[in-house]
Amino acid sequence: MASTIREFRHDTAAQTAVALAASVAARLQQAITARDTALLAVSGGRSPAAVFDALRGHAIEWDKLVVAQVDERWVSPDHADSNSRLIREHLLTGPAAAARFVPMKNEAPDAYAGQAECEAALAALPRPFDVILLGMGEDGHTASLFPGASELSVGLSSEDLCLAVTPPAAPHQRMSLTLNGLLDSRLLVLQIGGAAKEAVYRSALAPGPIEDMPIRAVLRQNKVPLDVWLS
Ligand SMILES: O=C1O[C@H](COP(=O)(O)O)[C@@H](O)[C@H](O)[C@H]1O
Repeated sequence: MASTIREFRHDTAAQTAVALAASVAARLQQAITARDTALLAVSGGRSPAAVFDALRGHAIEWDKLVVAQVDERWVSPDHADSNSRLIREHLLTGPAAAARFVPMKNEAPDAYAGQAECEAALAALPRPFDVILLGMGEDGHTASLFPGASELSVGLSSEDLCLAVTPPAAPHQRMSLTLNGLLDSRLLVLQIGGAAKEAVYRSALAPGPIEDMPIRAVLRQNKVPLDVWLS
């Protein structure tokens, strides 16, 4: 069990997005007040768009915020499946555009060729992350740590911050923070929307192999507090 798992529940995804964004915004501004900078890493996929829309409306000293990625699909930044596109379109607009964005994707032809450059970019960040915003797939993956991926055991054990991954059943090569990278944070935030994902989350809390549901690695660690936002 994680050192602290706190659960927050709202009736709708929209309510969760507003409350979660307010919580993250307060945390980031506190970090800026304390250390003159803050470091946020965000996920992609469908779930975080509404959180990003709410977060960008908060009064944060955006020019002191660094935004990094939890994972990325190795596609061009204007591709519909690009996580950085989602971040640029939903978070980094208006005053929030003053934040410094450090994308995972680089010019390398594939994720494996791009891993060393991505690792160097992550290593140069003012870590630890203040907040990492995680999602979870219905297969129990988080970041791009997929069950059945040949890279999973390395992703769970490597001392590197990132690794290239080929998902067994999802499109595009990925770059993902490793478990080590995910746990280099002051706070982990996990967004769980809908009954199906909540059932997966409850099942992940039960005993069973981490390899079957990589989210378990986050749920079972005892290094970083974890806030779970359910709707
Ligand atoms: O592929 C991904 O999936 C997960 C979950 O995405 P969602 O669309 O079900 O919200 C996401 O957390 C991850 O960043 C993304 O690359």
